[in-house]
Amino acid sequence: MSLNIQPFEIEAILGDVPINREELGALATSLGRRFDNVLRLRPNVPPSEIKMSLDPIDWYSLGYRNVCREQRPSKQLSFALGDYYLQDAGSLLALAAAQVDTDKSLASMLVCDLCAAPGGKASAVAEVLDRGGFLLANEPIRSRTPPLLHNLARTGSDRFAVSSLDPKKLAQKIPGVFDIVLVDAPCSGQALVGRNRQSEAAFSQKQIEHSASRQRRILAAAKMLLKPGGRIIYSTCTFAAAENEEQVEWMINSLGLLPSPIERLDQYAASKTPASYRIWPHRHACAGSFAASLSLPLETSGPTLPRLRKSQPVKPEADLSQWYNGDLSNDRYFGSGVNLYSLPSDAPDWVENVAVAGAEIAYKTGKVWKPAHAGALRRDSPSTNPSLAIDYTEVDSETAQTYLSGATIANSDRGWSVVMHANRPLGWIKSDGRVGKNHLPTASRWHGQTNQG
Ligand SMILES: C[S@@+](CC[C@H](N)C(=O)[O-])C[C@H]1O[C@@H](n2cnc3c(N)ncnc32)[C@H](O)[C@@H]1O
Repeated sequence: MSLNIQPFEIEAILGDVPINREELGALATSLGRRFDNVLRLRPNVPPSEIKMSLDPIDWYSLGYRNVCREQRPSKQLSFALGDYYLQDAGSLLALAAAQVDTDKSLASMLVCDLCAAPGGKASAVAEVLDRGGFLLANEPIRSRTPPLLHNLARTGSDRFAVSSLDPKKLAQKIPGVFDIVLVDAPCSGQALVGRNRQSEAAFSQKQIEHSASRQRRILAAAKMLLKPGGRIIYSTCTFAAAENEEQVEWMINSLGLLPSPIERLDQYAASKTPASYRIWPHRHACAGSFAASLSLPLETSGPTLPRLRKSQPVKPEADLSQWYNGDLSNDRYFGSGVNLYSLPSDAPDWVENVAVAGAEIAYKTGKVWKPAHAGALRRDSPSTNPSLAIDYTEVDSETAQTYLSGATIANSDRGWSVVMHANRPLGWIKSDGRVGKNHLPTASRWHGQTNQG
C-alpha cells in the first residue's frame, strides 16, 4: 500500500523525539506495510507444542513470530484450541510494561483495562490471574463488547467482568481499588494506517489534538481508579509526541504520578521522558507502539470506595448441575434474565455494581436455558485443563475440524457434552444417541473468529 505521508510531516508530529533523516525515510516507507500478526502463547503452552516455525519476540517472553509464511496461524487447530492469541507485535509492548509475563504477583492483583475492546491485552491478563486476582475490562462503546467477551471467554477464566461506562463515571463509582489500570487509549492510530484501519487523516493536527484531549480525560479517571502505589500502563498505537511523551509529562506534572521504569525494556526507551518506551515499524517489524509505566505515590490520599448497596444474591433460574460439576453454590451469579454470568466467590464486592457481563455460564432462548459456550471453555486456573462440565467427548483432529466448521458430528451419547481435542475444549454438542448437534457460536467457527487486538 503506498501512502502519501512525507518524512517532513512525520518529523513535525514527532516534535523533538530524536530521529535522523535516514530513519525518517525508512519510517515513512514502512508506514504503508502490513506486518503479520504474531502469536501470544497461553502461559502454560511450550512453544515446542506449536507446529509452526517460531522466532521469539525480544520484548515479550510469550510472543513469537511465525517465520514460515505457508503456515497460517489463524488456520491451525491449536489456535481454535486456545493455545495462542494473534495480535500485532507492537501491542505486546504494553503487556511487557505491565510485566504480565514475568511478574508472578500479578496473579492476585486487581487490574482494570479501561479501554478494553477487543480484548488483546485484557485476555493476556485474564490468562495469568489466579486466586485473589480479578480483571475489570471496561469498554464504553457497548457495541464493541461482544468481541471483548468472546476473547475473554477463550481464556477459560471466570476472574473477569465487563463494564461499559465512561471512565469518569466508573472512577466515581469505584475509586481507589486497582493495583494496575491499563489505558490502551483511543488515539489517532497512525501505526494502523498500513492495516487500512485508519486513514491518512490520522496525521492531521486536528485529529491529534482531539485524541490528546480525550486521552487526558481518560488518564485523570485512571488515576482516580488506582490504589496508592498502583500503576497506570499507558499505551497508544500512534507516533505523535502529543499523544505519547507529552502525555507522560502531563501525568507527572499535572497528575503527580511517578515514573516507574521497567528495566527489561531499557533498550526501547523513548529518550524524552522517563519510563516510556517505543517500538518502531522500520526497526521492529510491527505496526509500532508506545507504552509508559507510572505509579501513584504511596502517600496519596484520594476518594476511597464508597459504601456500596449490597446487591441481592442471584439464584440461578437454570439447574446448572445438569451440565456442570462441583459445588456451584459457592459461586456468585449475576445477569440480565437472559444471560447468566458467574463470579468466583472471592471476586471483589463491587463487581455487580458496575458489570454488564462476565463469564457466561448459561443463557435462555425462549423459555429454555442452555449451557453457555464460555462454560465449556472454563478452566480452574490458567494452567489446568477443563474441569467444569460433566461430560466430555474427545475427538480426533479431523472430527475437531468438522466441528469447527459448524457441522454436526457422529456421537452415540445422549444430552450435552463438551467436544475436546488433545484434552482442550472446543464447545458444546447436544446428542440424540446418533448425532451431536453443533452449539459452537458463529464467532468461534473456523471462518468467523475475532482475534485482532
Ligand atoms: C486502542 S483500542 C483498545 C484495544 C484493546 N486494549 C486491545 O488490546 O484489544 C481503544 C478502545 O478505547 C475505546 N474508547 C473510545 N472512547 C473511549 C473513552 N472515552 N474512554 C475509554 N475508552 C474509550 C474504543 O472503543 C476502543 O475499543
